[in-house]
Amino acid sequence: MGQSSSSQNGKGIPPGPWNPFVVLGIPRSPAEILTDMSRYYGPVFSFRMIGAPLTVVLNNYEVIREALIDNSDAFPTRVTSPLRHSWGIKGRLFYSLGEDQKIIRKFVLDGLKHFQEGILFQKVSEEARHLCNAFDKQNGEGIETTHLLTLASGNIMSILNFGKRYDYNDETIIKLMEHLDYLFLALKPGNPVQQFPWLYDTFLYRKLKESQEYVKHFIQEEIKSHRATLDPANPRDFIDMYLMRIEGNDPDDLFNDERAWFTIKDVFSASSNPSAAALQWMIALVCRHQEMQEKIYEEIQTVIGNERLPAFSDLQKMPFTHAFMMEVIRYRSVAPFGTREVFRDVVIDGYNIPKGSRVFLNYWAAERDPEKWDNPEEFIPERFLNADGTDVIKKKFNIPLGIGHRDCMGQTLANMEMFLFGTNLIQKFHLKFSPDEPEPPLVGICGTLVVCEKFKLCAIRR
Ligand code: HEM
Repeated sequence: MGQSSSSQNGKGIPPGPWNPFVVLGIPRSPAEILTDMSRYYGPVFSFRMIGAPLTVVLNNYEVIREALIDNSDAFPTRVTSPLRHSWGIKGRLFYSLGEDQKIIRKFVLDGLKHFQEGILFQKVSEEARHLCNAFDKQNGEGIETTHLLTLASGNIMSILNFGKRYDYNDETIIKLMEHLDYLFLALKPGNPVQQFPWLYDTFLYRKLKESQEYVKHFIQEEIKSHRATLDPANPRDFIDMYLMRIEGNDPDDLFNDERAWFTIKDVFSASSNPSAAALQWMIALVCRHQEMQEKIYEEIQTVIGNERLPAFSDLQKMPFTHAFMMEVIRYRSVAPFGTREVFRDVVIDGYNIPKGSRVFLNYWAAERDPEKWDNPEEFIPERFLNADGTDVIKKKFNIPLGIGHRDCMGQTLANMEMFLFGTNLIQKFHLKFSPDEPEPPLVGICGTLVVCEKFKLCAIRR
């Protein structure tokens, strides 16, 4: 069953199936397949696909940590591809290397901090109110939530990047989010166009090209209009901050006109799609677990009441709500995998991983490792609470947002959105699945993200 793992060094290359079609041919979620395989082969296993380098999958906290923290220099960047190289890697937040990566990451982190401490809290609160109004308009009738939550979270990123929000029926944001969703779906590592970039210009990939061009044009137009109204003393958003970093016209500069749109796109898409997916799971899970929704409502009553609006600082005084949010992201880790290229021969858990391999960081498996979590397949917020339920417990092996020098930069913002959208809604409405349709299975649909199945809910005024 397993491929040979003999070698002069340690335990040799990691074990794994000899036939890659065992991995490819099963019509199940890749997160589930790889996690089941790790139960059979152990926390480090590998497989080969025709024409691709060795793929190694790391499946628990210890081995992911050994790679990303103890050997971070061996895993400096995400998996790229000939297609991504043909588009340009330099200056990309996701793929740049070495000093460039440090500079661009610091630029984004500083920007986030600046806006989080400034306008963002107020803007997320305002957006939560727009969302409540949209729910209210349905008068307790079934609402399809995916659309609304995607646009609400897209608006937060639009405010951060473009300085404005859109109405939920504005075609501009609807189209932008649709194209970004499609790019997320289509640009998976296994898509042949990644290896054979010439396919991109054929009719087979017309939709991919159309989406990429749409997003590029959209962001470039925003950049143009920002440039015309830029006031360096008062940067409005990320685009303004980027424009202020451009020093000249040298195409080799890290910050330049040509690649500005790519950085903005990286920030926008890294954040809006996972946040929308996490919000969707949170709302689905409060509908599924009515008794937990009532506990959250009780905390709202005790800490906030009905008269004032929730503030992000309330989160510290609401341990059950906080634990519920943490369990949402553990139970359905919306970003199930990270990827890395291997830049030098390295040994992980005693196995040799040769330079040139690819690594999948299986966060999904780490979040349901039976050695770390009791009943990992069950939704139990109390696992993040101390014995008397008064304090949240952080666990170092809980890594749904990744670890190391390419981990998620949006933890605070993601928490802010989940907390403010969730508490504003539950303060005003009792949320339940629409009785006119079967309840969604809440298993998830796994692509680059694990998204919740679509469902309708009824929001009944409290
Ligand atoms: C609950 C929602 C979110 C989840 C579950 C999530 C998860 C993740 C994960 C797992 C990674 C690292 C993947 C890897 O190891 O390669 C990542 C990267 C990233 N996330 Fe998030 N994310 C969320 C929301 C956000 C938000 C709101 C932002 C806001 C800006 C954001 C910004 C980023 C960025 C910029 C990166 C890339 C960092 C880099 O390459 O240096 N994320 N996210």
